[in-house]
Amino acid sequence: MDLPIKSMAEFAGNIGRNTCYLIETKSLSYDIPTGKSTHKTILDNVTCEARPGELLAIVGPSGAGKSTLLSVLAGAIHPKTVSGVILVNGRAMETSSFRRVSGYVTQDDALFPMLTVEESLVYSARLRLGSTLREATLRARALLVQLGLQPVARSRIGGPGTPGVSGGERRRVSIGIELVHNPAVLLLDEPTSGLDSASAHLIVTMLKSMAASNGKTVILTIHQPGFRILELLDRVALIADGVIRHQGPLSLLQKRIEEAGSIISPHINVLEYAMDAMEVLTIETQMQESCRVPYYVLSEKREKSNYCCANSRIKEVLILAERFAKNMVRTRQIFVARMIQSAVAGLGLGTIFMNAENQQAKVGFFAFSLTFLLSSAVEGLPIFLQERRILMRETSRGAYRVSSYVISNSLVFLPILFAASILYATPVYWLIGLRREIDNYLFFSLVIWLVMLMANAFVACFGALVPNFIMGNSVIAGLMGSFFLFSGYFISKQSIPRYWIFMYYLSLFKYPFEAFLLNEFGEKGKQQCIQSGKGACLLTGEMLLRQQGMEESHKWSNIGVMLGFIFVYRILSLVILWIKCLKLTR
Ligand SMILES: Nc1ncnc2c1ncn2[C@@H]1O[C@H](COP(=O)(O)OP(=O)(O)OP(=O)(O)O)[C@@H](O)[C@H]1O
Repeated sequence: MDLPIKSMAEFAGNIGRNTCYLIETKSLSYDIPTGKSTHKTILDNVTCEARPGELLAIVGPSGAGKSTLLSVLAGAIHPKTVSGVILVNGRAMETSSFRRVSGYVTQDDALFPMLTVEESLVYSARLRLGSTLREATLRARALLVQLGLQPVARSRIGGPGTPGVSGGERRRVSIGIELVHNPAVLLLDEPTSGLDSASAHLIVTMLKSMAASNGKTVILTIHQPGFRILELLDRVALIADGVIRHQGPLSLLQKRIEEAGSIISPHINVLEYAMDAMEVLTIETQMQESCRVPYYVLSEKREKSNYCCANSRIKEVLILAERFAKNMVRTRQIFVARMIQSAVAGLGLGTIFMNAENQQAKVGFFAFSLTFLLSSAVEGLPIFLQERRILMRETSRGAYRVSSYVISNSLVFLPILFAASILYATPVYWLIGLRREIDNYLFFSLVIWLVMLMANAFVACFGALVPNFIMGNSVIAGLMGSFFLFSGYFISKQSIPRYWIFMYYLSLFKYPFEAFLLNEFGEKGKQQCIQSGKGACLLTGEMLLRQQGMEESHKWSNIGVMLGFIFVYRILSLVILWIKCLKLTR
């Protein structure tokens, strides 16, 4: 998409000013399978509407279907699985176009804990609007004012185990992120959950004023609104067991209850009463009033000029890389621990294997090094999963972001893992007394770096695939374990059964192990005596390489294979994320 930045910014601004959206659902039903021939009905014949300039609250008891209805409206549930229609300004909703003009704030806040409130909004503006840093900062500052977040602009978001802003402030940041492109429709799942009544009131007041002054269509789900919040709602859709029991203004609800002969005591609010006495409300699907707002229908051209590709590829990669690097560097537990771990392991192993008399110990050291380096990569899994969660949220508008993300992620790890590899390789190499030639030391360091990159790409690939941390951890640990087993170190290639030999070639352990041995015992090292006895050399470097079946191998070909693995795993992670993203955007 080659729209100039200015047009994109104008576009984002125009949505709110010129466009109104009436959203209607007609006989919407949604079932989920519970067995081979059984299913559960979550939404049953839901007919309702949300109007521009108004605040519609979907209210109902827990498990009523509020969040499901909202995610259907947001296009987060595959339309093919839902029956009935959703109309946007009288036309069948086209999910991907609708996503571009709407913001969907889910119940859980998907934010980077290490970024500040202002940074979170600035990055969102840079990525979504393709604006310059200055423009994005201005947009973020305007949002900070609108959301009442100025006092905490420079505070970190925080999260489990990390100090940060309060729950209400975090909710407002999530709303701000979805407001950055000034969407005409805003869908919010429980924006007030877990908040005290003052914070909840503040958020709903803000939403009300956005709807009233900018003509936005605001739909939110809410559990049990208090009296003060009720006053702010223009319309409510009362839902129970997936069925709409009432929709329209609250005054109408009160009238219906009273007409049914019930008396609402003054200390109970009308919604609470209605939720307790749902049976007095006969199910109705007719609209109470006809719509009078003149609706502006999006032209096709305008719909297509979206912010999927607001930035050029290079700019997007750079913004994402900057955000990722900031996040990594500030995630001290992972970043600093990784550096310290590398340096301490390098020094520790160096002193343990120092000047080992039996040269065979060097072979053991190579194997242990690889075990340590490959298995420690799993530490990066939480950060990959966190990134993936936010990426999926951000990418619900197109797969363009996925490839930029994979590139930026790979770029950020290059220098970080380079530093870690030097911290590990330097002390260990010289303390142990491996080959004294500088080119051998450089080759050893290169292998360490590639091992780290390879393990990292492997974790990124499975981090993209698995549903959660527990699964990721066990899959990665299991596969790494099998790589050690099939490396050729514990069981020689000749002893591996034919039907398992593919694992030997897939093992991430095999190639660096071979590279280490060839670097140490190949070329000039062939005559090194590895094991001696009775005054004679029992095992030379050359003999060892022959034993391992490596006499024909070249150390640089292993480097090539390792680069190939890094590339393949990165491409696989790209494809997996792409498929996941396409599932969301279809
Ligand atoms: N993927 C799913 N698998 C099984 N049941 C589901 C699934 N999604 C939703 N449900 C069920 O559908 C019903 C409605 O869920 P939903 O989350 O929409 O309710 P809710 O009104 O938002 O509840 P709450 O206020 O507690 O968040 C619940 O009974 C829930 O258990």
